[in-house]
Amino acid sequence: MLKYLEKKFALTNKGAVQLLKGTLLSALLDLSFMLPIGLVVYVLTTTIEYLSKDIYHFEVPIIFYIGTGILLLFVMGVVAKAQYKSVYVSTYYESANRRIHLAEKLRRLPLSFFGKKDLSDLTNTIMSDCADLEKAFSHAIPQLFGSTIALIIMSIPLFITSWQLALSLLWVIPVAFILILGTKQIQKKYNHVHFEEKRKTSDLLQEGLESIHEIKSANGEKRYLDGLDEQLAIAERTQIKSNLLGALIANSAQLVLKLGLVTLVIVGTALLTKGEISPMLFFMYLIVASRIFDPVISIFEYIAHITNVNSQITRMNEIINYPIQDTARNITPTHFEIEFKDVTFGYNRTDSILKDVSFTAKQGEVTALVGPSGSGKSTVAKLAARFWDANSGTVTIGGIRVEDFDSEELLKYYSIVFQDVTLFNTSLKENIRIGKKDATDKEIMDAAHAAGCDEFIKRLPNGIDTIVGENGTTISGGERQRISIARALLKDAPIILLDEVSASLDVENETKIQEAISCLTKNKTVIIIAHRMRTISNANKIVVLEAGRVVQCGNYNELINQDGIYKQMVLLQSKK
Ligand SMILES: Nc1ncnc2c1ncn2[C@@H]1O[C@H](COP(=O)(O)OP(=O)(O)OP(=O)(O)O)[C@@H](O)[C@H]1O
Repeated sequence: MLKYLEKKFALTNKGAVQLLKGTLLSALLDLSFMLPIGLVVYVLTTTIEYLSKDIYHFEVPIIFYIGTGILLLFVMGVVAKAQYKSVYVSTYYESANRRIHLAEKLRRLPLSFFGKKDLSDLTNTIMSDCADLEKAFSHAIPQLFGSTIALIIMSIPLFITSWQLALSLLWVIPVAFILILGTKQIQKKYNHVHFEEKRKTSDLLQEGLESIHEIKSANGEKRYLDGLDEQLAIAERTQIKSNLLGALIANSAQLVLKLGLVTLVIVGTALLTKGEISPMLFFMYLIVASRIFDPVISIFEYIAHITNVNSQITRMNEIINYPIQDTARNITPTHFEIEFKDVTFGYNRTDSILKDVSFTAKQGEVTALVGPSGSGKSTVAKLAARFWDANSGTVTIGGIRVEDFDSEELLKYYSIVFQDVTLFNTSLKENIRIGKKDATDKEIMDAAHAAGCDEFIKRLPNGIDTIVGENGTTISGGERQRISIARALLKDAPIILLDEVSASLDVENETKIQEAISCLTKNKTVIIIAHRMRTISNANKIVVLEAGRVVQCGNYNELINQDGIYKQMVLLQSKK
Protein backbone atom coordinates (compact mmCIF):
# COMPACT_ATOMS: atom_id res chain seq x y z
CA MET A 1 0.00 0.00 0.00
CA LEU A 2 2.74 2.45 1.03
CA LYS A 3 4.85 1.51 -2.01
CA TYR A 4 1.82 2.08 -4.26
CA LEU A 5 1.22 5.54 -2.78
CA GLU A 6 4.91 6.42 -3.13
CA LYS A 7 4.89 5.53 -6.81
CA LYS A 8 1.46 6.90 -7.63
CA PHE A 9 2.04 10.32 -6.07
CA ALA A 10 5.86 10.68 -6.28
CA LEU A 11 6.15 10.58 -2.47
CA THR A 12 8.93 9.69 -0.08
CA ASN A 13 8.21 6.80 2.32
CA LYS A 14 7.51 9.19 5.20
CA GLY A 15 5.16 11.18 2.94
CA ALA A 16 3.17 8.03 2.08
CA VAL A 17 2.72 7.24 5.82
CA GLN A 18 1.57 10.82 6.45
CA LEU A 19 -0.86 10.61 3.51
CA LEU A 20 -2.44 7.52 5.00
CA LYS A 21 -2.72 9.16 8.41
CA GLY A 22 -4.14 12.36 6.88
CA THR A 23 -6.74 10.34 4.97
CA LEU A 24 -8.04 8.65 8.12
CA LEU A 25 -8.15 11.93 10.02
CA SER A 26 -9.93 13.65 7.12
CA ALA A 27 -12.59 10.90 7.19
CA LEU A 28 -12.92 11.40 10.95
CA LEU A 29 -13.27 15.16 10.46
CA ASP A 30 -16.04 14.74 7.87
CA LEU A 31 -17.84 12.37 10.22
CA SER A 32 -17.39 14.74 13.16
CA PHE A 33 -19.19 17.44 11.15
CA MET A 34 -22.30 15.24 11.24
CA LEU A 35 -22.29 15.24 15.07
CA PRO A 36 -24.12 18.60 15.49
CA ILE A 37 -26.72 17.35 13.03
CA GLY A 38 -27.17 14.28 15.22
CA LEU A 39 -27.67 16.52 18.25
CA VAL A 40 -30.19 18.76 16.44
CA VAL A 41 -32.13 15.71 15.25
CA TYR A 42 -32.08 14.31 18.80
CA VAL A 43 -33.31 17.57 20.37
CA LEU A 44 -36.04 18.01 17.76
CA THR A 45 -37.29 14.40 18.06
CA THR A 46 -37.46 14.58 21.85
CA THR A 47 -39.14 18.03 21.71
CA ILE A 48 -41.80 16.82 19.27
CA GLU A 49 -42.28 13.64 21.31
CA TYR A 50 -42.81 15.66 24.53
CA LEU A 51 -45.13 18.09 22.83
CA SER A 52 -47.20 15.25 21.41
CA LYS A 53 -47.56 13.91 24.97
CA ASP A 54 -48.45 17.41 26.28
CA ILE A 55 -45.27 17.50 28.33
CA TYR A 56 -43.87 21.02 28.43
CA HIS A 57 -40.60 20.48 30.22
CA PHE A 58 -37.48 18.41 29.43
CA GLU A 59 -36.73 15.40 31.59
CA VAL A 60 -33.02 16.16 31.26
CA PRO A 61 -32.03 19.74 32.13
CA ILE A 62 -31.38 22.06 29.17
CA ILE A 63 -27.80 22.45 30.38
CA PHE A 64 -27.22 18.84 29.32
CA TYR A 65 -27.93 19.76 25.69
CA ILE A 66 -25.78 22.86 25.89
CA GLY A 67 -23.00 20.85 27.52
CA THR A 68 -23.26 18.15 24.85
CA GLY A 69 -23.14 20.86 22.17
CA ILE A 70 -19.98 22.33 23.68
CA LEU A 71 -18.45 18.86 24.03
CA LEU A 72 -19.19 18.11 20.36
CA LEU A 73 -17.60 21.39 19.32
CA PHE A 74 -14.56 20.48 21.39
CA VAL A 75 -14.34 17.02 19.77
CA MET A 76 -14.65 18.63 16.32
CA GLY A 77 -11.92 21.12 17.24
CA VAL A 78 -9.56 18.38 18.42
CA VAL A 79 -10.15 16.29 15.27
CA ALA A 80 -9.78 19.39 13.04
CA LYS A 81 -6.49 20.30 14.71
CA ALA A 82 -5.13 16.75 14.37
CA GLN A 83 -6.23 16.65 10.73
CA TYR A 84 -4.67 20.07 10.02
CA LYS A 85 -1.41 19.04 11.61
CA SER A 86 -1.31 15.73 9.82
CA VAL A 87 -2.36 17.04 6.40
CA TYR A 88 -1.04 20.60 6.11
CA VAL A 89 2.05 20.68 8.32
CA SER A 90 3.28 17.30 7.14
CA THR A 91 2.60 18.31 3.52
CA TYR A 92 5.00 21.22 3.87
CA TYR A 93 7.63 18.91 5.37
CA GLU A 94 7.02 16.45 2.56
CA SER A 95 7.31 19.23 0.04
CA ALA A 96 10.66 20.27 1.49
CA ASN A 97 11.76 16.61 1.47
CA ARG A 98 10.59 16.20 -2.13
CA ARG A 99 12.60 19.23 -3.26
CA ILE A 100 15.72 18.00 -1.43
CA HIS A 101 15.18 14.48 -2.82
CA LEU A 102 14.86 15.90 -6.36
CA ALA A 103 17.91 18.12 -5.97
CA GLU A 104 19.92 15.15 -4.62
CA LYS A 105 18.76 13.06 -7.55
CA LEU A 106 19.63 15.79 -10.06
CA ARG A 107 23.11 15.99 -8.54
CA ARG A 108 23.66 12.29 -9.27
CA LEU A 109 22.13 12.20 -12.75
CA PRO A 110 24.41 11.77 -15.74
CA LEU A 111 24.79 14.70 -18.13
CA SER A 112 22.94 12.71 -20.78
CA PHE A 113 19.77 13.45 -18.80
CA PHE A 114 20.34 17.21 -18.93
CA GLY A 115 21.13 16.99 -22.63
CA LYS A 116 17.54 15.85 -23.22
CA LYS A 117 15.92 18.44 -20.94
CA ASP A 118 15.94 22.18 -20.99
CA LEU A 119 16.79 24.11 -17.88
CA SER A 120 13.55 26.06 -17.51
CA ASP A 121 11.67 22.76 -17.65
CA LEU A 122 13.75 21.42 -14.77
CA THR A 123 13.43 24.66 -12.80
CA ASN A 124 9.67 24.42 -13.29
CA THR A 125 9.65 20.84 -12.01
CA ILE A 126 11.54 21.76 -8.86
CA MET A 127 9.73 25.00 -8.13
CA SER A 128 6.21 25.18 -9.54
CA ASP A 129 5.46 21.45 -9.92
CA CYS A 130 6.48 20.94 -6.30
CA ALA A 131 4.23 23.85 -5.29
CA ASP A 132 1.30 22.37 -7.28
CA LEU A 133 1.80 19.01 -5.60
CA GLU A 134 2.09 20.70 -2.23
CA LYS A 135 -1.34 22.23 -2.82
CA ALA A 136 -2.79 18.94 -4.03
CA PHE A 137 -1.49 17.08 -1.00
CA SER A 138 -2.58 19.68 1.52
CA HIS A 139 -5.99 20.29 -0.05
CA ALA A 140 -7.02 17.42 -2.22
CA ILE A 141 -5.65 13.93 -1.91
CA PRO A 142 -6.17 13.12 1.82
CA GLN A 143 -9.53 14.88 1.78
CA LEU A 144 -10.62 12.97 -1.32
CA PHE A 145 -9.98 9.61 0.28
CA GLY A 146 -11.22 10.85 3.66
CA SER A 147 -14.48 12.21 2.24
CA THR A 148 -15.10 8.97 0.33
CA ILE A 149 -14.65 6.90 3.51
CA ALA A 150 -16.88 9.32 5.49
CA LEU A 151 -19.58 9.20 2.80
CA ILE A 152 -19.67 5.41 2.85
CA ILE A 153 -19.88 5.35 6.67
CA MET A 154 -22.65 8.00 6.69
CA SER A 155 -24.69 6.12 4.09
CA ILE A 156 -24.87 2.90 6.15
CA PRO A 157 -27.30 4.15 8.91
CA LEU A 158 -29.38 5.89 6.23
CA PHE A 159 -29.93 2.61 4.38
CA ILE A 160 -30.60 0.79 7.66
CA THR A 161 -33.33 3.26 8.78
CA SER A 162 -35.10 3.52 5.41
CA TRP A 163 -33.61 2.07 2.26
CA GLN A 164 -36.26 3.78 0.10
CA LEU A 165 -35.45 7.26 1.44
CA ALA A 166 -31.70 6.55 1.33
CA LEU A 167 -31.97 5.39 -2.28
CA SER A 168 -34.10 8.36 -3.32
CA LEU A 169 -31.50 10.69 -1.81
CA LEU A 170 -28.25 8.99 -2.78
CA TRP A 171 -28.93 7.66 -6.31
CA VAL A 172 -27.51 10.90 -7.69
CA ILE A 173 -24.04 10.24 -6.30
CA PRO A 174 -23.07 7.36 -8.69
CA VAL A 175 -24.65 9.28 -11.62
CA ALA A 176 -22.60 12.39 -10.81
CA PHE A 177 -19.51 10.23 -10.39
CA ILE A 178 -20.05 8.59 -13.78
CA LEU A 179 -20.28 12.10 -15.27
CA ILE A 180 -17.04 13.18 -13.61
CA LEU A 181 -15.06 10.02 -14.27
CA GLY A 182 -16.45 9.62 -17.80
CA THR A 183 -15.10 13.03 -18.74
CA LYS A 184 -11.77 12.63 -16.90
CA GLN A 185 -9.82 11.71 -20.04
CA ILE A 186 -11.08 14.81 -21.87
CA GLN A 187 -10.16 16.95 -18.86
CA LYS A 188 -6.75 15.30 -18.72
CA LYS A 189 -6.19 16.07 -22.39
CA TYR A 190 -7.12 19.74 -22.00
CA ASN A 191 -5.01 20.06 -18.85
CA HIS A 192 -2.04 18.48 -20.55
CA VAL A 193 -2.30 20.85 -23.52
CA HIS A 194 -2.55 23.82 -21.13
CA PHE A 195 0.36 22.56 -19.06
CA GLU A 196 2.56 22.14 -22.15
CA GLU A 197 1.72 25.65 -23.38
CA LYS A 198 2.51 27.07 -19.94
CA ARG A 199 5.86 25.28 -20.04
CA LYS A 200 6.61 26.61 -23.54
CA THR A 201 5.80 30.13 -22.32
CA SER A 202 8.23 29.94 -19.43
CA ASP A 203 10.87 28.41 -21.76
CA LEU A 204 10.45 31.33 -24.12
CA LEU A 205 10.65 33.85 -21.29
CA GLN A 206 13.79 32.28 -19.86
CA GLU A 207 15.39 32.04 -23.29
CA GLY A 208 14.60 35.73 -23.89
CA LEU A 209 16.14 36.79 -20.60
CA GLU A 210 19.23 34.66 -21.13
CA SER A 211 19.84 35.88 -24.67
CA ILE A 212 18.78 39.50 -24.24
CA HIS A 213 22.16 40.71 -25.60
CA GLU A 214 21.87 38.64 -28.77
CA ILE A 215 18.24 39.71 -29.31
CA LYS A 216 19.11 43.39 -28.93
CA SER A 217 22.23 43.20 -31.09
CA ALA A 218 20.28 41.47 -33.88
CA ASN A 219 17.43 44.04 -33.59
CA GLY A 220 15.21 41.12 -32.81
CA GLU A 221 13.20 42.68 -29.96
CA LYS A 222 10.03 43.14 -31.98
CA ARG A 223 10.17 39.64 -33.40
CA TYR A 224 10.84 38.18 -29.97
CA LEU A 225 8.04 40.16 -28.31
CA ASP A 226 5.59 39.26 -31.09
CA GLY A 227 6.46 35.59 -30.60
CA LEU A 228 6.06 35.95 -26.86
CA ASP A 229 2.68 37.69 -27.26
CA GLU A 230 1.51 34.90 -29.52
CA GLN A 231 2.68 32.23 -27.08
CA LEU A 232 1.05 34.04 -24.13
CA ALA A 233 -2.22 34.24 -26.07
CA ILE A 234 -2.07 30.50 -26.83
CA ALA A 235 -1.33 29.71 -23.15
CA GLU A 236 -4.21 31.97 -22.08
CA ARG A 237 -6.61 30.30 -24.52
CA THR A 238 -5.66 26.81 -23.37
CA GLN A 239 -6.04 27.86 -19.73
CA ILE A 240 -9.51 29.32 -20.33
CA LYS A 241 -10.58 26.19 -22.22
CA SER A 242 -9.28 23.88 -19.51
CA ASN A 243 -10.83 25.93 -16.68
CA LEU A 244 -14.16 26.29 -18.50
CA LEU A 245 -14.35 22.58 -19.14
CA GLY A 246 -13.51 21.84 -15.50
CA ALA A 247 -16.15 24.30 -14.26
CA LEU A 248 -18.75 22.97 -16.69
CA ILE A 249 -18.28 19.39 -15.58
CA ALA A 250 -18.16 20.26 -11.86
CA ASN A 251 -21.30 22.40 -12.08
CA SER A 252 -23.19 19.76 -14.07
CA ALA A 253 -22.27 17.20 -11.42
CA GLN A 254 -23.46 19.54 -8.65
CA LEU A 255 -26.71 20.09 -10.52
CA VAL A 256 -27.23 16.33 -10.68
CA LEU A 257 -26.69 16.19 -6.91
CA LYS A 258 -29.45 18.75 -6.36
CA LEU A 259 -31.86 16.31 -8.01
CA GLY A 260 -31.31 14.06 -4.98
CA LEU A 261 -33.24 16.48 -2.77
CA VAL A 262 -36.09 16.65 -5.28
CA THR A 263 -36.47 12.88 -5.47
CA LEU A 264 -36.19 12.63 -1.66
CA VAL A 265 -39.11 15.06 -1.27
CA ILE A 266 -41.21 13.18 -3.85
CA VAL A 267 -40.51 9.69 -2.45
CA GLY A 268 -40.67 10.90 1.19
CA THR A 269 -44.07 12.56 0.68
CA ALA A 270 -45.42 9.43 -1.01
CA LEU A 271 -44.19 7.21 1.82
CA LEU A 272 -45.51 9.62 4.42
CA THR A 273 -48.93 9.66 2.81
CA LYS A 274 -48.99 5.90 2.82
CA GLY A 275 -47.98 6.01 6.49
CA GLU A 276 -44.89 3.93 5.83
CA ILE A 277 -42.54 6.40 7.51
CA SER A 278 -42.93 8.80 10.41
CA PRO A 279 -42.83 12.57 9.83
CA MET A 280 -39.84 12.68 12.18
CA LEU A 281 -37.84 10.26 10.05
CA PHE A 282 -38.66 12.27 6.93
CA PHE A 283 -37.66 15.45 8.71
CA MET A 284 -34.38 13.86 9.81
CA TYR A 285 -33.61 12.86 6.20
CA LEU A 286 -34.28 16.40 5.03
CA ILE A 287 -31.76 17.73 7.57
CA VAL A 288 -29.19 15.08 6.60
CA ALA A 289 -29.79 15.92 2.92
CA SER A 290 -28.67 19.48 3.60
CA ARG A 291 -25.19 18.24 4.58
CA ILE A 292 -24.59 14.83 3.02
CA PHE A 293 -23.59 16.21 -0.38
CA ASP A 294 -20.92 18.52 1.04
CA PRO A 295 -18.23 15.83 1.08
CA VAL A 296 -19.36 14.70 -2.40
CA ILE A 297 -18.94 18.21 -3.83
CA SER A 298 -15.53 18.37 -2.20
CA ILE A 299 -14.68 14.99 -3.75
CA PHE A 300 -15.48 16.37 -7.23
CA GLU A 301 -13.25 19.36 -6.65
CA TYR A 302 -10.47 17.11 -5.38
CA ILE A 303 -10.77 14.80 -8.39
CA ALA A 304 -10.41 17.82 -10.70
CA HIS A 305 -7.41 19.00 -8.71
CA ILE A 306 -5.73 15.60 -8.79
CA THR A 307 -6.39 15.28 -12.53
CA ASN A 308 -4.60 18.62 -12.90
CA VAL A 309 -1.46 17.48 -11.11
CA ASN A 310 -1.14 14.22 -13.04
CA SER A 311 1.24 15.75 -15.57
CA GLN A 312 3.40 17.14 -12.77
CA ILE A 313 3.55 13.75 -11.04
CA THR A 314 4.57 12.10 -14.33
CA ARG A 315 7.39 14.63 -14.85
CA MET A 316 8.60 14.25 -11.31
CA ASN A 317 8.60 10.45 -11.55
CA GLU A 318 10.60 10.78 -14.77
CA ILE A 319 13.42 12.38 -12.76
CA ILE A 320 13.03 10.14 -9.71
CA ASN A 321 13.12 6.94 -11.81
CA TYR A 322 15.95 7.99 -14.15
CA PRO A 323 18.90 5.59 -13.71
CA ILE A 324 21.85 7.24 -12.01
CA GLN A 325 25.57 6.68 -12.60
CA ASP A 326 25.78 4.73 -9.38
CA THR A 327 28.82 2.63 -8.78
CA ALA A 328 29.83 4.03 -5.40
CA ARG A 329 33.16 2.25 -5.16
CA ASN A 330 35.93 4.18 -3.56
CA ILE A 331 39.00 3.29 -5.57
CA THR A 332 42.29 5.13 -5.70
CA PRO A 333 44.23 4.43 -8.87
CA THR A 334 47.98 3.92 -8.51
CA HIS A 335 48.65 6.08 -11.58
CA PHE A 336 46.64 8.40 -13.78
CA GLU A 337 47.24 7.29 -17.33
CA ILE A 338 44.08 7.72 -19.41
CA GLU A 339 43.34 5.17 -22.10
CA PHE A 340 40.58 5.28 -24.72
CA LYS A 341 40.01 1.87 -26.32
CA ASP A 342 37.69 1.57 -29.36
CA VAL A 343 35.35 4.20 -27.94
CA THR A 344 32.19 4.93 -29.90
CA PHE A 345 29.81 7.56 -28.62
CA GLY A 346 26.81 9.66 -29.70
CA TYR A 347 24.91 12.23 -27.65
CA ASN A 348 21.60 10.78 -28.76
CA ARG A 349 22.83 7.19 -29.17
CA THR A 350 21.82 7.10 -32.84
CA ASP A 351 24.41 9.36 -34.48
CA SER A 352 27.97 8.48 -33.54
CA ILE A 353 30.06 11.55 -32.77
CA LEU A 354 33.13 9.46 -31.85
CA LYS A 355 33.96 6.30 -33.78
CA ASP A 356 36.43 3.68 -32.55
CA VAL A 357 38.61 6.24 -30.81
CA SER A 358 41.75 4.73 -29.26
CA PHE A 359 44.72 6.56 -27.74
CA THR A 360 46.66 6.79 -24.48
CA ALA A 361 47.38 9.96 -22.52
CA LYS A 362 50.37 9.13 -20.33
CA GLN A 363 51.03 10.54 -16.89
CA GLY A 364 53.77 13.19 -16.94
CA GLU A 365 53.04 13.93 -20.60
CA VAL A 366 50.97 16.45 -22.49
CA THR A 367 48.55 14.89 -24.97
CA ALA A 368 47.05 17.35 -27.41
CA LEU A 369 43.79 16.85 -29.25
CA VAL A 370 43.53 18.71 -32.54
CA GLY A 371 41.20 18.61 -35.50
CA PRO A 372 38.64 20.68 -37.37
CA SER A 373 35.73 22.26 -35.55
CA GLY A 374 33.11 19.68 -34.63
CA SER A 375 35.52 16.75 -34.99
CA GLY A 376 34.82 15.64 -31.41
CA LYS A 377 37.76 17.03 -29.34
CA SER A 378 35.63 18.41 -26.48
CA THR A 379 33.54 15.27 -26.55
CA VAL A 380 36.68 13.19 -25.92
CA ALA A 381 37.53 15.40 -22.91
CA LYS A 382 33.98 15.03 -21.57
CA LEU A 383 34.13 11.25 -21.85
CA ALA A 384 37.51 11.23 -20.08
CA ALA A 385 35.84 12.89 -17.04
CA ARG A 386 32.77 10.65 -17.42
CA PHE A 387 30.38 13.52 -18.04
CA TRP A 388 28.89 11.04 -20.46
CA ASP A 389 29.26 7.25 -20.80
CA ALA A 390 30.63 5.70 -24.00
CA ASN A 391 28.18 3.64 -26.08
CA SER A 392 30.88 1.03 -26.62
CA GLY A 393 34.58 0.64 -25.89
CA THR A 394 36.29 1.62 -22.63
CA VAL A 395 37.80 4.68 -21.02
CA THR A 396 40.21 3.83 -18.18
CA ILE A 397 42.21 5.78 -15.63
CA GLY A 398 45.20 3.96 -14.21
CA GLY A 399 43.76 0.80 -15.77
CA ILE A 400 40.38 1.16 -14.00
CA ARG A 401 37.24 1.80 -16.03
CA VAL A 402 35.79 5.28 -15.33
CA GLU A 403 32.38 3.66 -14.72
CA ASP A 404 33.88 1.80 -11.72
CA PHE A 405 34.61 5.01 -9.85
CA ASP A 406 32.08 6.82 -7.74
CA SER A 407 31.15 9.69 -10.07
CA GLU A 408 31.87 12.39 -7.48
CA GLU A 409 35.11 10.78 -6.31
CA LEU A 410 36.27 10.56 -9.92
CA LEU A 411 36.02 14.32 -10.44
CA LYS A 412 38.39 14.91 -7.52
CA TYR A 413 41.16 13.69 -9.83
CA TYR A 414 40.45 16.33 -12.47
CA SER A 415 41.24 19.99 -12.92
CA ILE A 416 39.13 21.13 -15.83
CA VAL A 417 39.19 24.33 -17.84
CA PHE A 418 36.49 24.32 -20.49
CA GLN A 419 35.61 26.85 -23.19
CA ASP A 420 32.42 27.87 -21.41
CA VAL A 421 33.45 29.08 -17.99
CA THR A 422 30.67 29.20 -15.43
CA LEU A 423 30.99 31.82 -12.72
CA PHE A 424 28.70 32.18 -9.74
CA ASN A 425 27.17 35.42 -8.52
CA THR A 426 29.61 35.81 -5.66
CA SER A 427 33.07 37.32 -5.18
CA LEU A 428 36.00 36.49 -7.42
CA LYS A 429 37.71 34.98 -4.40
CA GLU A 430 34.83 32.55 -3.77
CA ASN A 431 34.68 31.75 -7.47
CA ILE A 432 38.32 30.67 -7.36
CA ARG A 433 37.85 28.86 -4.02
CA ILE A 434 35.48 26.43 -5.82
CA GLY A 435 38.70 24.66 -6.92
CA LYS A 436 39.53 23.82 -3.29
CA LYS A 437 36.94 24.47 -0.59
CA ASP A 438 39.41 24.73 2.30
CA ALA A 439 41.95 26.92 0.47
CA THR A 440 43.42 29.82 2.46
CA ASP A 441 43.19 33.38 1.13
CA LYS A 442 46.94 33.26 0.40
CA GLU A 443 46.58 30.11 -1.70
CA ILE A 444 43.77 31.79 -3.65
CA MET A 445 45.85 34.94 -4.22
CA ASP A 446 48.82 32.81 -5.37
CA ALA A 447 46.62 30.86 -7.81
CA ALA A 448 45.10 34.10 -9.14
CA HIS A 449 48.61 35.53 -9.59
CA ALA A 450 49.88 32.43 -11.40
CA ALA A 451 46.84 32.50 -13.72
CA GLY A 452 47.59 36.11 -14.68
CA CYS A 453 44.56 37.61 -12.90
CA ASP A 454 46.53 40.33 -10.99
CA GLU A 455 46.20 43.08 -13.55
CA PHE A 456 42.39 42.96 -13.92
CA ILE A 457 41.75 42.24 -10.23
CA LYS A 458 43.58 45.51 -9.39
CA ARG A 459 41.17 47.41 -11.64
CA LEU A 460 38.04 46.03 -9.92
CA PRO A 461 36.44 48.25 -7.23
CA ASN A 462 36.82 45.71 -4.42
CA GLY A 463 39.73 43.75 -5.88
CA ILE A 464 39.38 40.02 -5.43
CA ASP A 465 36.30 40.56 -3.22
CA THR A 466 34.32 42.10 -6.10
CA ILE A 467 31.03 40.34 -6.83
CA VAL A 468 31.10 39.23 -10.47
CA GLY A 469 27.35 39.24 -11.24
CA GLU A 470 25.21 36.41 -12.53
CA ASN A 471 27.54 34.09 -14.44
CA GLY A 472 30.29 36.71 -14.31
CA THR A 473 28.50 39.29 -16.47
CA THR A 474 30.76 42.07 -15.20
CA ILE A 475 34.03 40.62 -16.49
CA SER A 476 35.38 39.80 -19.95
CA GLY A 477 35.70 36.40 -21.64
CA GLY A 478 39.50 36.29 -21.26
CA GLU A 479 39.23 37.26 -17.59
CA ARG A 480 36.67 34.54 -16.95
CA GLN A 481 39.01 32.04 -18.52
CA ARG A 482 41.88 33.15 -16.29
CA ILE A 483 39.68 32.71 -13.21
CA SER A 484 38.87 29.24 -14.43
CA ILE A 485 42.60 28.53 -14.77
CA ALA A 486 43.18 29.89 -11.25
CA ARG A 487 40.57 27.41 -10.00
CA ALA A 488 42.36 24.57 -11.76
CA LEU A 489 45.74 25.69 -10.36
CA LEU A 490 44.27 25.80 -6.87
CA LYS A 491 42.73 22.35 -7.18
CA ASP A 492 46.07 20.90 -8.33
CA ALA A 493 44.51 17.58 -9.39
CA PRO A 494 46.53 14.79 -11.06
CA ILE A 495 44.63 15.00 -14.37
CA ILE A 496 44.30 18.26 -16.27
CA LEU A 497 41.81 18.85 -19.06
CA LEU A 498 42.31 22.12 -20.89
CA ASP A 499 39.89 23.09 -23.62
CA GLU A 500 40.79 26.10 -25.76
CA VAL A 501 42.44 27.87 -22.82
CA SER A 502 44.25 30.40 -24.94
CA ALA A 503 41.38 31.09 -27.35
CA SER A 504 40.31 34.37 -25.78
CA LEU A 505 43.67 35.67 -24.59
CA ASP A 506 46.02 38.24 -26.08
CA VAL A 507 49.59 37.25 -26.87
CA GLU A 508 51.09 38.68 -23.65
CA ASN A 509 48.57 36.94 -21.43
CA GLU A 510 48.80 33.76 -23.44
CA THR A 511 52.53 33.57 -22.70
CA LYS A 512 51.85 34.11 -18.98
CA ILE A 513 49.20 31.44 -19.00
CA GLN A 514 51.47 29.03 -20.83
CA GLU A 515 54.03 29.50 -18.05
CA ALA A 516 51.36 28.90 -15.40
CA ILE A 517 50.14 25.84 -17.22
CA SER A 518 53.63 24.38 -17.49
CA CYS A 519 53.94 24.61 -13.65
CA LEU A 520 50.49 23.10 -13.31
CA THR A 521 51.15 20.17 -15.60
CA LYS A 522 54.37 18.78 -14.09
CA ASN A 523 54.11 15.00 -13.56
CA LYS A 524 50.41 15.09 -14.43
CA THR A 525 48.26 13.60 -17.13
CA VAL A 526 47.40 16.53 -19.36
CA ILE A 527 44.91 16.51 -22.20
CA ILE A 528 44.89 19.81 -24.01
CA ILE A 529 42.60 20.90 -26.81
CA ALA A 530 43.79 23.79 -28.90
CA HIS A 531 43.04 25.35 -32.22
CA ARG A 532 46.33 27.24 -32.32
CA MET A 533 48.94 24.69 -33.40
CA ARG A 534 51.66 26.89 -31.83
CA THR A 535 50.37 26.24 -28.31
CA ILE A 536 50.71 22.47 -28.60
CA SER A 537 53.82 22.04 -30.74
CA ASN A 538 55.73 20.89 -27.64
CA ALA A 539 53.11 18.31 -26.67
CA ASN A 540 54.46 14.78 -26.17
CA LYS A 541 51.65 13.34 -28.24
CA ILE A 542 49.27 14.91 -30.71
CA VAL A 543 46.02 13.04 -31.49
CA VAL A 544 44.38 14.30 -34.67
CA LEU A 545 40.63 13.82 -34.94
CA GLU A 546 38.53 14.14 -38.04
CA ALA A 547 34.77 13.50 -38.07
CA GLY A 548 35.04 11.62 -34.77
CA ARG A 549 37.88 9.29 -35.83
CA VAL A 550 41.56 9.35 -34.87
CA VAL A 551 43.27 9.91 -38.21
CA GLN A 552 46.81 10.65 -37.01
CA CYS A 553 48.77 10.21 -33.80
CA GLY A 554 52.36 11.12 -32.95
CA ASN A 555 54.60 14.00 -31.87
CA TYR A 556 55.05 17.23 -33.82
CA ASN A 557 58.07 16.01 -35.81
CA GLU A 558 56.37 12.77 -36.79
CA LEU A 559 53.14 14.42 -37.86
CA ILE A 560 54.67 17.34 -39.73
CA ASN A 561 56.52 14.88 -41.92
CA GLN A 562 53.35 13.01 -42.84
CA ASP A 563 51.04 14.16 -45.61
CA GLY A 564 47.99 14.51 -43.49
CA ILE A 565 45.45 16.85 -42.00
CA TYR A 566 47.85 17.98 -39.24
CA LYS A 567 50.43 19.27 -41.72
CA GLN A 568 47.67 21.02 -43.66
CA MET A 569 46.40 22.72 -40.49
CA VAL A 570 49.90 23.87 -39.47
CA LEU A 571 50.60 25.22 -42.95
CA LEU A 572 47.27 26.97 -43.09
CA GLN A 573 47.80 28.66 -39.73
CA SER A 574 51.39 29.67 -40.46
CA LYS A 575 50.17 31.36 -43.70
CA LYS A 576 47.64 33.32 -41.66
N1 LIG B 1 25.54 18.26 -25.73
C1 LIG B 1 25.50 17.93 -27.00
N2 LIG B 1 24.41 17.34 -27.52
C2 LIG B 1 24.35 16.97 -28.82
N3 LIG B 1 25.36 17.15 -29.68
C3 LIG B 1 26.48 17.72 -29.24
C4 LIG B 1 26.61 18.15 -27.88
N4 LIG B 1 27.85 18.69 -27.73
C5 LIG B 1 28.46 18.61 -28.93
N5 LIG B 1 27.64 18.03 -29.84
C6 LIG B 1 27.96 17.72 -31.23
O1 LIG B 1 29.07 16.84 -31.24
C7 LIG B 1 29.97 17.15 -32.31
C8 LIG B 1 31.38 17.30 -31.75
O2 LIG B 1 31.39 18.40 -30.87
P1 LIG B 1 32.68 18.80 -30.04
O3 LIG B 1 32.32 19.97 -29.20
O4 LIG B 1 33.21 17.60 -29.37
O5 LIG B 1 33.66 19.22 -31.20
P2 LIG B 1 35.02 20.00 -31.12
O6 LIG B 1 35.96 19.26 -32.01
O7 LIG B 1 35.44 20.22 -29.73
O8 LIG B 1 34.56 21.37 -31.80
P3 LIG B 1 35.14 22.85 -31.59
O9 LIG B 1 36.57 22.83 -31.98
O10 LIG B 1 34.33 23.68 -32.53
O11 LIG B 1 34.92 23.18 -30.17
C9 LIG B 1 29.44 18.42 -32.95
O12 LIG B 1 28.77 18.04 -34.14
C10 LIG B 1 28.45 18.97 -31.97
O13 LIG B 1 27.38 19.58 -32.64
